[in-house]
Amino acid sequence: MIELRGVGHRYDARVALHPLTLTLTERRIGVVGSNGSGKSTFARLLNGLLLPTEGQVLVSGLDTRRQGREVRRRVGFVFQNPDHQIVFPVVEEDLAFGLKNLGLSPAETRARIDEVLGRYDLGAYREHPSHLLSGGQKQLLAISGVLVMRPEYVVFDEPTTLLDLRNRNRVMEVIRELPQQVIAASHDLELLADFDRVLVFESGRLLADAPPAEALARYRERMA
Ligand SMILES: Nc1ncnc2c1ncn2[C@@H]1O[C@H](COP(=O)(O)OP(=O)(O)OP(=O)(O)O)[C@@H](O)[C@H]1O
Repeated sequence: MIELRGVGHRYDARVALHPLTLTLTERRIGVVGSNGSGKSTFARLLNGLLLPTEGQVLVSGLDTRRQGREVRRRVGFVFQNPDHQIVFPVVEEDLAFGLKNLGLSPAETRARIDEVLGRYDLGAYREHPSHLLSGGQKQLLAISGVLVMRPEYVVFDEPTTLLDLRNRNRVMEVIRELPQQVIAASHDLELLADFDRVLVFESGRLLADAPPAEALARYRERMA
């Protein structure tokens, strides 16, 4: 469970998120809103990438401000652009990088890497240069790099925006199948249509917090 207690965020004088209190328990939670409404700010607060300028974010009871490292271990974060996430020149090295800090045996490291490569059809690309993968494969590699860490929660910031239709459908399916609690900020309303709960932001305030049919209808109405 992720809890926000009076959480607000400002960048210098600009308020990006007005204080809000929320408890996130549903398995798949979508976050939608116009450009600049505060979605990315909200997403980044959930794993301590950003610290709130007001209030407290608690992840399984851990405070992102005081227990940042433990929080980041539990909350995986998938960026919109996989090029910002993939740091090593070879696929396997990229996946092994985060695992090094977990103190796993070489056999366990290998098993985890094999598992994600198999699951996302990247097995033939183990020794492939990461930057030569297609956009869709890069997104799957970025997601794999998060999942090998076995996080309890996965936060996505615009996971489908840069993808063609086939890859977008694939990523939608990947998200649908994840056993973890997922929080996804997106402009892709279809992605969020079968989520359990959708938060609609407008100018840094929560405009709606409801099941997708109701929340997305409210959003469409505001955007009309
Ligand atoms: N690093 C920053 N420094 C200053 N202002 C920022 C910074 N990041 C975001 N902002 C401002 O905070 C507000 C919320 O931005 P945020 O990126 O959270 O919105 P968003 O809903 O994710 O937008 P988009 O859909 O365009 O990605 C905007 O007014 C934005 O200009």
